[in-house]
Amino acid sequence: MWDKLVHGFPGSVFEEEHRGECVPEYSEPRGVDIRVENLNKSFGDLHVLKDICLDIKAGETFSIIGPSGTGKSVLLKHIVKLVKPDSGRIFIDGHDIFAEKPKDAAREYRYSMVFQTSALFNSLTVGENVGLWLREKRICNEGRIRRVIREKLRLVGLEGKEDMMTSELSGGMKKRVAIARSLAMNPDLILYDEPTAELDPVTSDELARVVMNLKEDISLTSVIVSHDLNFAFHLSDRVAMIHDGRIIEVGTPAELKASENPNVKKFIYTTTKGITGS
Ligand SMILES: Nc1ncnc2c1ncn2[C@@H]1O[C@H](COP(=O)(O)OP(=O)(O)OP(=O)(O)O)[C@@H](O)[C@H]1O
Repeated sequence: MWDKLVHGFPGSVFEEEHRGECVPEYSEPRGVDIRVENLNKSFGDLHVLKDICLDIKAGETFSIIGPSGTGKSVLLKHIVKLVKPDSGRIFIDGHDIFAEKPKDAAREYRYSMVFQTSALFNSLTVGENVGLWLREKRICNEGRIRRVIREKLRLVGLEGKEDMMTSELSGGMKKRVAIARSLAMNPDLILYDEPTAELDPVTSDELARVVMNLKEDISLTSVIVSHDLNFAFHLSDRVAMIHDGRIIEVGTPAELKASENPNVKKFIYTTTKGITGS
């Protein structure tokens, strides 16, 4: 699992001869733009992604919604190179992420994924979970790591909770620790897979506020896959809806709500009312 959490920053080892507190690559996040061009992916006979095209702007909070099994997570996995497309390309800040890298390539974007399950280590404290990657990869010295942990916990509203055991936390707190752990990587891009799964509506609202507040503090692009329309509409700058492997609508939450596309209307109606529209 750990490998899945630490993409985009391979092989960085803090050497004693570094004069700074951290390796030079551990720079401030920059927020990246993402362009998806004609992406296609099949598993056997199942054509999951069909000619997907998307533009996500740097610094945007962008949600991907749609019925179960329509390819939302598969799309997310392409953006972090966990899955390769059959055809089509993805550009991050203009660089084709599946192309061979030239020797003089600019630094790779850093990304981090917040999983549905939070994927925390229960035997560790909150602070140890947040600082795990920095320590494991020896990115910074110990003093700086402690300050990073404090700062990232403050950003998610968990100031001073370093010493709590992860097993003592509520579901909402676990999600916030998982976000703080992702933020410890200074990601340019953070991806959330069903962040409100298993949370009650009040806790989901709190989480939405946390994610929204991050925008004020950090230059970061956020991509969220969610079934939870209230959550997605509340915090997103724009939303795309996937239906049967195709993007059928992209726009602001207000534009989606006003969409005349029958599949969008039906999805919004059924997910907010819990019953099937005629
Ligand atoms: N590695 C894989 N091998 C075979 N089929 C896969 C693989 N990954 C995903 N699929 C299939 O692709 C389809 C889309 O899956 P995906 O997880 O993207 O759906 P989703 O829209 O995220 O659904 P949900 O909202 O339920 O998570 C599903 O039918 C799934 O079974």
